[in-house]
Amino acid sequence: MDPNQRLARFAAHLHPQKSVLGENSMLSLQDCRAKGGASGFKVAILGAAGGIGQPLAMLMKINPLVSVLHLYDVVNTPGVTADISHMDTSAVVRGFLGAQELENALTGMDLVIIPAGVPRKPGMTRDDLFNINAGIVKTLCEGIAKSCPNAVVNLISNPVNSTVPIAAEVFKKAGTYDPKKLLGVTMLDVVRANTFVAEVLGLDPQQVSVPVVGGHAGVTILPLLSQVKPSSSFTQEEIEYLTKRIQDGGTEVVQAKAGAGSATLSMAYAAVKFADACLRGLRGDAGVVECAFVSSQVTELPFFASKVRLGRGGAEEVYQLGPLNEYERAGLEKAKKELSESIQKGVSFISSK
Ligand SMILES: NC(=O)C1=CN([C@@H]2O[C@H](COP(=O)(O)OP(=O)(O)OC[C@H]3O[C@@H](n4cnc5c(N)ncnc54)[C@H](O)[C@@H]3O)[C@@H](O)[C@H]2O)C=CC1
Ligand SMILES: O=C([O-])CC(=O)C(=O)O
Repeated sequence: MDPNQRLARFAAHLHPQKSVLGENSMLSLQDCRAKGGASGFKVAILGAAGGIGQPLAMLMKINPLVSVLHLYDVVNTPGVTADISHMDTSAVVRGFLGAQELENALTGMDLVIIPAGVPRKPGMTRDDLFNINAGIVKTLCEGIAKSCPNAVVNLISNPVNSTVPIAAEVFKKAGTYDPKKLLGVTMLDVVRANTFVAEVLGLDPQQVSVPVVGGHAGVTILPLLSQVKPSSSFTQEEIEYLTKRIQDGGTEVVQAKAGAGSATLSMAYAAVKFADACLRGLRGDAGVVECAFVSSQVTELPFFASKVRLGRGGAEEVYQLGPLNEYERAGLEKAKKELSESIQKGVSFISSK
């Protein structure tokens, strides 16, 4: 479909009131001169109408590095798109609804952010989401392999420890796998760690930086408190309190929401912080470093979260963990055991098909 046809179709989403006003009473979007995409990056959000997707879309619309923002979901994208497109920031917003529009949503994208899938309810683990979310991630990644195989992918859907291996296997099967361009989003663990550590130290969280490594579930979330910046010391009681609070941060929100889902607002904030870092890397900025769950040789496991340097090619460098204390070494062993099983579960989901 040529861009004008696509804009015309999109105008129908944006202006459902057109028929009420009469066909000739409104300048259609098709006639407007703004086309978007002159400079800046093209970003798609898959699962854009969800609890994370909506605030994430809103925050990406404000990001000056974004010139085109595609919002895809299986429900409600016309409304979300109409709403967000009225914000007076430069990114051009387009909505796509349902599987038949996935290809158009993805074509030409530089960055694809995936918060599609079901969230936890109290009493569930992230792994309990596997049966539903594995299939959703598989389908969406097949679409990416077909329509934008060179895009950087930020995968949010849980269980991240398994969905990232699933995505890698899908891309391998399609012959498009670039390990540097597939990043599991663990930024919320870092955001929480910065917040909770700042509370304990009495500092501004914006001045605190805590590396969080391993994965994104329970004991696989391993904050390295010995490497906190600014350099700080903690009592054993503080270390145990902080480690547990960071590991259980997601569950704290799930319980507080009492059946209405999991973290959405702090996650949208974290996702935008991470996506912005990816875009600055793609632009060629030097020294962009964040934690992410990526293909890795830092441990014997094929995937692991640690600090990565983001560049034009995605995660261009994966950093070693640095010196760990005894408490962190013990935590690492526990994390690796659970991670190994979750990674294998993801790989088997595709290889058994
Ligand atoms: N990585 C992380 O740190 C975090 C991950 N999550 C995960 O993010 C996911 C989404 O969470 P919420 O936004 O709260 O859920 P939600 O249920 O509010 O939204 C999910 C959206 O995905 C859409 N969706 C379902 N199947 C789809 C498909 N095949 N294609 C496109 N869209 C589809 C739904 O229609 C819905 O709009 C969950 O799996 C959750 O566990 C949540 C918080 C933090
Ligand atoms: O806990 C959940 O299910 C959602 C999530 O991943 C988080 O908030 O860290």
